[in-house]
Amino acid sequence: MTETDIKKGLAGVVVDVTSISKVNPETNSLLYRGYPVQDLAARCSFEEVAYLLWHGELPTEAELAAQNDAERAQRTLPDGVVDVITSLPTTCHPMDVCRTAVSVIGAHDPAAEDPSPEASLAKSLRLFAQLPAVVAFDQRRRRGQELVPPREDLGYAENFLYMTFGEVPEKEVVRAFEVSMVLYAEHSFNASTFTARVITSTLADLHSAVVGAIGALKGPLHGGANEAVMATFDEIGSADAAEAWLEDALAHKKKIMGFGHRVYKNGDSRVPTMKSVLDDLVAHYDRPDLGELYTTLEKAMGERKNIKPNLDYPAGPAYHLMGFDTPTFTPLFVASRVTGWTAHIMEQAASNALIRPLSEYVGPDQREVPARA
Ligand SMILES: CC(=O)SCCNC(=O)CCNC(=O)[C@H](O)C(C)(C)COP(=O)(O)OP(=O)(O)OC[C@H]1O[C@@H](n2cnc3c(N)ncnc32)[C@H](O)[C@@H]1OP(=O)(O)O
Ligand SMILES: O=C([O-])CC(=O)C(=O)O
Repeated sequence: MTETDIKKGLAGVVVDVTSISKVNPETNSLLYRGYPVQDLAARCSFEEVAYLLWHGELPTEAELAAQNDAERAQRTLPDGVVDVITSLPTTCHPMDVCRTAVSVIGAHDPAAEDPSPEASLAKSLRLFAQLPAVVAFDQRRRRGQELVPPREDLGYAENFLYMTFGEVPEKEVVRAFEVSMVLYAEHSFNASTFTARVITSTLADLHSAVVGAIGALKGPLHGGANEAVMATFDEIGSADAAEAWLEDALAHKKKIMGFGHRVYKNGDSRVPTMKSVLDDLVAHYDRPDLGELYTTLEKAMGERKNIKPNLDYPAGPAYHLMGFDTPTFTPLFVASRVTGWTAHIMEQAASNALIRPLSEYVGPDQREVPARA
């Protein structure tokens, strides 16, 4: 093996099989368990998609009702989790709160150390049920607002928005949010999912794997890009400043957040669906200025670098229009992706091999430790 044989960043390396999702850059498609993601986004609730990712099939009415009952009954955060979140400084990033909250939820979980498939599924559902309360409560406390307890009469998306804003917004907004949750749910061996699988491969517990995945998602080259897109929009200000801003950023060798992808080189399969949701929100909130800035930067980036947007590009401004604070955007990604992560954790556990690659040593040759005085 020489250094030239090494695939830096594991680019192009196939490390295992999965039956959870298929990312196909040639056909620009993404399938969850065989179903095109844009069809799932159009026809299914996020709860149905979660069931599909975990079980491999869409639920029957009775199966969905049973999952919904269990999810709705577990939405309230244990007091110990609320206390820990409350004790964290509001200067820390909301992703730190998410990471810490999952760790504390794990510490409170009676089945934390039970690796059986039944217990893993139950823990996955509990995290799915409780992460919205974590994300919503954290945004509220930073605004000096009280915690809003969950409502069992509302679906996942409605309840998430209700706990965040204290009221259920209009149907279009709920639907836009739900579509974003479906699109963010799963994407094969991305960095955070791979992290979760590495941790699971040591036979560590499910919560440890999710905590690690949250850490990997935080970075701006991965999930952190959705909030970085909004920071970029704020910095640019308006469409007429976009081209000059881009020239300057590229001249300074900056990465433009929300553009490019390790696997898709010809456009992200999820972008058309999320862009259409963003268009609806732009119309709903009467913010054509944001739509123009989006289009102008996308066009300029295409002309200058021929690099296309990824899902984070439309998702960032969409979450902004819905009323979320920018640092809350990546935690929203966590609340969705926990479904894909836990599906992968269960798949890895069911067919495990310790993940431990090799490295080519390029340090000093063997040498003697000098005598110490
Ligand atoms: C949901 C998600 O996680 S999607 C990804 C979200 N991340 C982002 O949006 C961050 C911005 N994008 C990027 O940094 C990259 O496109 C990545 C990390 C996503 C993919 O990176 P890689 O597959 O390693 O591509 P790589 O970095 O090799 O890029 C190839 C070339 O395109 C350039 N390029 C890629 N993306 C960008 C970008 N966003 N801005 C400017 N240039 C870019 C690189 O500089 C490189 O140019 P070079 O050959 O002249 O050095
Ligand atoms: O697949 C990737 O590398 C990143 C991504 O789009 C995702 O995780 O949704």
